[in-house]
Amino acid sequence: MTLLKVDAIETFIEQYHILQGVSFEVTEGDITVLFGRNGAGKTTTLRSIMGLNPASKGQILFKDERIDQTPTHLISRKGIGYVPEDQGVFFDLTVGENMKLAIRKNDSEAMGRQEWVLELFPDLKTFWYRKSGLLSGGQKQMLAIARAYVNDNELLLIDEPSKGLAPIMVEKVMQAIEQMKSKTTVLLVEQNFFMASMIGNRFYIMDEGRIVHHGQMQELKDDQESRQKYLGIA
Ligand SMILES: Nc1ncnc2c1ncn2[C@@H]1O[C@H](COP(=O)(O)OP(=O)(O)OP(=O)(O)O)[C@@H](O)[C@H]1O
Repeated sequence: MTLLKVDAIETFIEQYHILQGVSFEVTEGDITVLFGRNGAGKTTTLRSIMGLNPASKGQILFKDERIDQTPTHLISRKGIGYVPEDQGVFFDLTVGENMKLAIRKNDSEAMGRQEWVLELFPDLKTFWYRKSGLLSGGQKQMLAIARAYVNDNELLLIDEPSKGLAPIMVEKVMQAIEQMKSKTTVLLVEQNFFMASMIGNRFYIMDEGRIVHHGQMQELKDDQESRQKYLGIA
């Protein structure tokens, strides 16, 4: 089932025409990966879905319902969690306080989800009372993902979780996202092709505000020419 359908969206930031007709679909239960060089428009696409940089043309449908005219807080309440590139973590608060603030509905289900995600990221349990600003980059990333996960979100938009992390941390974060697949659908923006291709089902490649290539992840793994052409990697 198609959970999210982005249909020919165009987004301007000030006078700049950033997204120039972006279309793609996210299937329920999948990890869909959005690749592309720096400045291709990946972050803007996630921000348009969340209504932070609203699209001025085209449509965005979540579970067959239009959300492109909906304010951000209502989009998030419909069940879309967003983990921005800058992580959205409050550095002056402890890990525990950050988690508490993130929870929309403090019920047993949320507690169950919190328990599950703390098993997945035991570092967060260890540093529960520590100020988040003191965590390592990878731990901050884990906290950001955990904050989005504790709510009953059907879709998580995760922006470049590997950015600035040591390889071992990248692997940990990717493995955690893969484990989340059994519980939620993920739209992942990632530059680390090797890692993302291990966990992704489908891919879309963006360039200059457009989707220029898409398919099953296995096809891209087998297609060195496309990887070279669109991503500049062998
Ligand atoms: N506030 C802004 N004002 C003007 N231009 C912007 C603004 N934010 C983004 N852009 C431009 O929009 C384009 C797309 O940026 P975006 O952040 O969506 O790319 P990206 O694919 O996520 O890149 P990266 O991988 O570097 O994060 C870039 O050319 C960028 O310079």
